[in-house]
Amino acid sequence: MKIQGNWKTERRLMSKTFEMSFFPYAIKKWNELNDELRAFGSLVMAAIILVLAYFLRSNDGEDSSIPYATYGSYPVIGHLLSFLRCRTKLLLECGQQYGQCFRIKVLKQRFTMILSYADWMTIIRNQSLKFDGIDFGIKIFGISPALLKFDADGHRLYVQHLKNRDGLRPMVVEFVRRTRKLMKNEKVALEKNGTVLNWISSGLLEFSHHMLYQPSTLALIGEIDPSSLENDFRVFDKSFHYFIIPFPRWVYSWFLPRELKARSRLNASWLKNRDPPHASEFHRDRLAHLSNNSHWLSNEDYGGLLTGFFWASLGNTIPGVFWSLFYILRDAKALETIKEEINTHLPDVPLNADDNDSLAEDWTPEQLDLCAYLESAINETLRLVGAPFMTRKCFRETQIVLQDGRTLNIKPDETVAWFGGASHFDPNMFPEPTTFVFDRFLNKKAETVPGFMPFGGGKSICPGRFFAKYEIKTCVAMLLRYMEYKLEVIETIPTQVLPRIGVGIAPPSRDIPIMYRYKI
Ligand code: HEM
Repeated sequence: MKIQGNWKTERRLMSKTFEMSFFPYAIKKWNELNDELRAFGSLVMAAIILVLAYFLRSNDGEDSSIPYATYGSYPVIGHLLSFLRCRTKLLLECGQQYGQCFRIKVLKQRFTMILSYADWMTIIRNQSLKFDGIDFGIKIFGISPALLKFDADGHRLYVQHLKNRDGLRPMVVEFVRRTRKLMKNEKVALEKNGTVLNWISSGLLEFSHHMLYQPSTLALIGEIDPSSLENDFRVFDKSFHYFIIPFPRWVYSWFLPRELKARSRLNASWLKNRDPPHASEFHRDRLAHLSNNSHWLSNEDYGGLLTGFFWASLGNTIPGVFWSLFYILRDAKALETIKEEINTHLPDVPLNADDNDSLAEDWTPEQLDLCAYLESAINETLRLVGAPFMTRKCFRETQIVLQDGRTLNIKPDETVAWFGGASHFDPNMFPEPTTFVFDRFLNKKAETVPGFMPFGGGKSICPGRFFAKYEIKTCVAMLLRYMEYKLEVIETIPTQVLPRIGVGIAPPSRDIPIMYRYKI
């Protein structure tokens, strides 16, 4: 007995030692592999999971008046692969097979999908279904559930500064000033070294990043050093879409260690400079609000909240600038009309070295508002590329009568979701839905156009939507006003980064070469 006991203990110890040394070793080795080997390894693992999964059948769809979509679904992982591969294709194909309401599953997370805009309006008006943003916050930015309490006050500040015209005005003016300053400095430097007439080669997406990243960050957050965060922003942003998938934690540590480190560095950076000079009033109030709550708010939550806002302010707007430029520049009629409008309404303040930047309030929100064709073209672009996947969580048993007469029974904790792409491409709402019609939204209040929801809707609608549109307008107008450019003839529209569709505006899967130089 004694001997056997010792042997058992020894075996337990050996196995424990093996676990303790093997797993950290394996993870370390995994992280040292290059991207190709890691991709191959991931594929092998995915294949093993699928083979295992084949033997485990799921019972989805039983006892439900709303069908479970078997299209694109695999046992155990549900629609994970199809969801990552191309959300638009999956949801629109399911819509054709199962109607405007069906169920899908991504790993353990179940969604009751609503494709009808009218049904979604009923959902977002129902008090039993609420936006559960904190779920995303925990996963994506590493914040804790305690922040639920904080959220309500945060919304008050959104309304005061980002939705209210008087609150918004100084931020827009500052953004225009910062953008102009960036361009002026660049032009002056080129003049100094005698290369101002040379063409600068870039990609249109890279150019959009360049025009927006620094001016937007400085205008909103104040004088931090945006370039010190730029690489981490890019790394985190590139894989952002994986963070909204309900993967278990270890998946992120194994497969996205670089992104996790970038996120940690971003989170930590806000703690070093808690009161940046020249921050927008919105950001100052937000920081004050955070400090007032510092007795219970951890450093991780503080950092996570600020990274969340930082990403939200740039992650969709940079692709928004790209796609707006892309669609406007390749449409001769749109381009001509918008150029004329810009020349009429936006004063031509030259980019000269001797300008006094602090006096410049050259393009005001009121002047930008007069550019109605540009506004319409941007809305039309957002219709084509903005397809948010919005969710509401059910808090008490609810019944919804759908437009097609079916009754949807929703249980507590169930998640109902809507996909913007479904109505943005509905020909009954937007005739010729795949065509860029630059004046489609002319003199229409975008917020009231049925089915148009690139910024989400209801209480959780994007609070930065007005600022974002002023930013996009400014970038397009600055290029047309102050630069010459050469763009290759773009016959085919680049696809969007497919797994990113649904997060807001997915960037293109490849950049488009552009050459530009400053007008003299
Ligand atoms: C074209 C650019 C943008 C697009 C397409 C966009 C889209 C969205 C969407 C779809 C949501 C989620 C809405 C929902 O689930 O109902 C959202 C949330 C949010 N956006 Fe934007 N956004 C953009 C620009 C901005 C900018 C410039 C800012 C900041 C100035 C911003 C700040 C936020 C914040 C803070 C949230 C979270 C709101 C909450 O806590 O409920 N966004 N955005």
